[in-house]
Amino acid sequence: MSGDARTAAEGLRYLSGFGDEHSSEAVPGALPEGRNAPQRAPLGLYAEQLSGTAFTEPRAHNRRSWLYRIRPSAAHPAFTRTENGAIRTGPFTEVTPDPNRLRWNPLPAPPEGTDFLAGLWTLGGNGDATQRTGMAVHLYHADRSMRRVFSDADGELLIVPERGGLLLRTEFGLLRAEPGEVALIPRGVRFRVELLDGSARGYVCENYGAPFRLPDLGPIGANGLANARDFRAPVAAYEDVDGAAGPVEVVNKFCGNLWTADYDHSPLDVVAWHGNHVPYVYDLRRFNVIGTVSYDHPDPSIFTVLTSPSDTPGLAGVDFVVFAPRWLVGEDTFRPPYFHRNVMSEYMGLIEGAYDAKAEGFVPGGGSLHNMMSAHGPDRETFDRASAAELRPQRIDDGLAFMFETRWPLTLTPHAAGAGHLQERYDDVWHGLERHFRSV
Ligand SMILES: O=C(O)Cc1cc(O)ccc1O
Ligand SMILES: [Fe+2]
Repeated sequence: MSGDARTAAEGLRYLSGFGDEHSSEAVPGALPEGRNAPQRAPLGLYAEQLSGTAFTEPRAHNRRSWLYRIRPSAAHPAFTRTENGAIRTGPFTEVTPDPNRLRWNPLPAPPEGTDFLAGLWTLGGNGDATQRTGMAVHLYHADRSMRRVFSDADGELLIVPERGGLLLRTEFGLLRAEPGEVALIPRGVRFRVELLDGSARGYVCENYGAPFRLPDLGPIGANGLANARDFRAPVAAYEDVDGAAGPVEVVNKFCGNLWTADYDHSPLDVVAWHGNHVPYVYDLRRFNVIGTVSYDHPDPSIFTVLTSPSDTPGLAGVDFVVFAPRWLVGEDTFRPPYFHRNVMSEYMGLIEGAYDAKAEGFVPGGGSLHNMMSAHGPDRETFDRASAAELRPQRIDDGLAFMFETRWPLTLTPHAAGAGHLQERYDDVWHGLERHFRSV
C-alpha cells in the first residue's frame, strides 16, 4: 500500500489560497456553469452542498462547498455503533482537572496492523462537541494505511505529522502531508489516510469550535505570518469503486462515538467541486516569522498560524502556534521564553530537533501540558545559559515546535493520566533555580 500511496503522492497538483472560492473538476464539463443545482447536473452527477458554517453566518466567515458526485451522500445504509478505541470527546469528565505541569514521551508503537483511526489516542481536551465549543488533543501512531474511510462530524482535524508522510485521499482530492507540514480536514469531510513510509506518528487538534482561519494582522500590515497563498487545496480526484470490489467501511465520529456502515461504493466519488469548505495543507517552513528587532521576548501570539475565534474578540477557542527557525537579536534581553503563568492553557509538541526553553526531556513526538495558570518557563539549564550568554545575533534553526493554546483548561483522559510514557519528575526541570537576590 505504501508503494501505491507514494506513486499517487508524486507530482500532486494543488490550488493555492486560504478560504478562497476554489473550483476543480476531474473530468472536463463536470462542473455546472452559472448555477449550483441545475435540473440535471452535468455527466449524470448528483449535486450536493456541504456546509461548514450555518447558512446565515456573515459572508466573510461562511464556509460551504458544492460537490458533484457519482452517488449522493444520502445513499448509505444505517450506521451502527463501533468501538471508540482510545478516542475520547468533550465533555471530558473522567479525570479531575490537574494543575500540575505534565510532560509525555512519544506514544509507544501500536500493535501491528494499526491504521490512523485505530492509532488515534486522545490525550485530553475541553468544551463540549455537542455545543461546538472546545477542542481535543490527540496523538496517533500507525503502521498500516487505512482501507476504511473516516469523517468527523464533531470538528475539523488539524493533523501535525511528526514522523512519516501521509497521503490523504479526501472527497475533494489528494493531499500529501510530510513532517513539517500540517493538513486540515474540515468537519464532515470524508477521507482515508495512507502511509508513505510504512509507519507514521504525529499530533491532531480536533477543533469543535469555529473553523480555523488566518489571524488578523493588525499593525503588522497586509503580509506576514502564514501567507494565504501558501495554503494548498487539492484538485478534484475521485474513486469509482462499486460493490463488486467488496463493501467500503465508512466510520463516522458523531457526538463522541464512532459509528460504522458498509457502503456498496466509495464515498470518495466527487468528480468536481467548488467552494471554500475544503481540506488543505500548509508547509510550516513557509511561516514568515516576525519578532523583536529591539528588545524583549514577544508573546508567542506573534507565531499564530491559525486561530479558531470564540464569541469574545481576541479570545481563541484554540490557536495553532509554531516556533519555526528564526533569528534572535534582542538586546539586553532574556531571549528564551520567559517565566509565566497564562490564563490560556498550553499543549506543546515537537516535530523535530529541540525547543529553546527546554534543554532536555522535551523530545520529538512527546508533548507537554501547562494548564491554565500553571507556572512554567525555561528549565534551570536554559535559564542559567541564557542569563549568561553573550548577546550576539543568534539563529535558532535546530527545531520545530508547536502549541495548541486554548481558552479553557485541558482535562486528561484516563489513559493519558495513567500512561507509562508520562514523565514522572517533570517538575524537577525547575528545581535548583537558585536565589540570586541581594538587597544591596
Ligand atoms: O511555554 C512555552 O514555552 C510557550 C511560550 C513561548 C513563548 O515564547 C512565550 C510564552 C509561551 O507560553
Ligand atoms: Fe507557556
